[in-house]
Amino acid sequence: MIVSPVLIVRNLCVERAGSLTVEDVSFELHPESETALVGPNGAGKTTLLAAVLGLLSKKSGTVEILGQSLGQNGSLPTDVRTQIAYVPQSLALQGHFPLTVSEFVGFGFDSPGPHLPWRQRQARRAAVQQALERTDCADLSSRLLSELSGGQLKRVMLSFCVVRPRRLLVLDEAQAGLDVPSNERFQRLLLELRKQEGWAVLHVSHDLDMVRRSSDQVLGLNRRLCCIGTPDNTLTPEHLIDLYGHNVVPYRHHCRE
Ligand SMILES: Nc1ncnc2c1ncn2[C@@H]1O[C@H](COP(=O)(O)OP(=O)(O)OP(=O)(O)O)[C@@H](O)[C@H]1O
Repeated sequence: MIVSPVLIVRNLCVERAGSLTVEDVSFELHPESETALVGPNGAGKTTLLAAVLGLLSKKSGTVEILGQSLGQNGSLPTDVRTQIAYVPQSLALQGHFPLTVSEFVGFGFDSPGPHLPWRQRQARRAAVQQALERTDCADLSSRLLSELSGGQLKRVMLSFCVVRPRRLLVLDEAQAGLDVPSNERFQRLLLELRKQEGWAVLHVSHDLDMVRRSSDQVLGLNRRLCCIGTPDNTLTPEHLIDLYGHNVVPYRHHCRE
């Protein structure tokens, strides 16, 4: 059976402040796969994600998500857009912003409104509860979003992603700042949900050891794609020197059987 790619990017070029920040990038994402976008600071990783999501205009090239082309102004049909979830580098939460975890996760299900039919409110409540349980966040449901720790907030972001069916998940350094156990817990949860949901995951990461262990595909970006392929084929000394300009040796994690 031939399975269509979830995302097809062809010859994408993006400019920022008049200079070419992403140049001639092409790749595909397939269902139930994890692709890591790696590269040095300022390489254009966040810019590439923003252009793929239609949050930033592209200079040239094409982006196709679930068979629909991204318009020049970043537009996509609503039924495609609702199948994409984006976890940004950080959430700018001011002070005690009065939004609870369950209200926030509810936004991922549908747009709230004062006159929603009773059935729809019931369906949303059930979906939120289930999403919180699946991501080990049930005990956080009535907490304020602004009062969560970094690790809790990352898990709540996964609740937001899983509260309705999605096909494409885009994460920008979702694991940054997590301690080792929280990082492992997040990665385990992401893998479990990806398999259950059939998500295609595209994530930016600086953790080359985690990338080696968990990714199916690696994109090495430094304005252009320096390498693309499996972790074994891309995280080689030669490619890493090409990418980072000096010798970076990712730690190899050995699991005891
Ligand atoms: N809002 C902006 N306006 C103009 N230039 C920007 C803007 N944001 C980023 N840039 C520039 O675009 C280039 C790529 O930045 P980008 O944030 O995409 O890199 P990155 O690979 O995600 O970096 P990091 O690993 O540090 O997060 C950099 O030269 C940066 O200075």
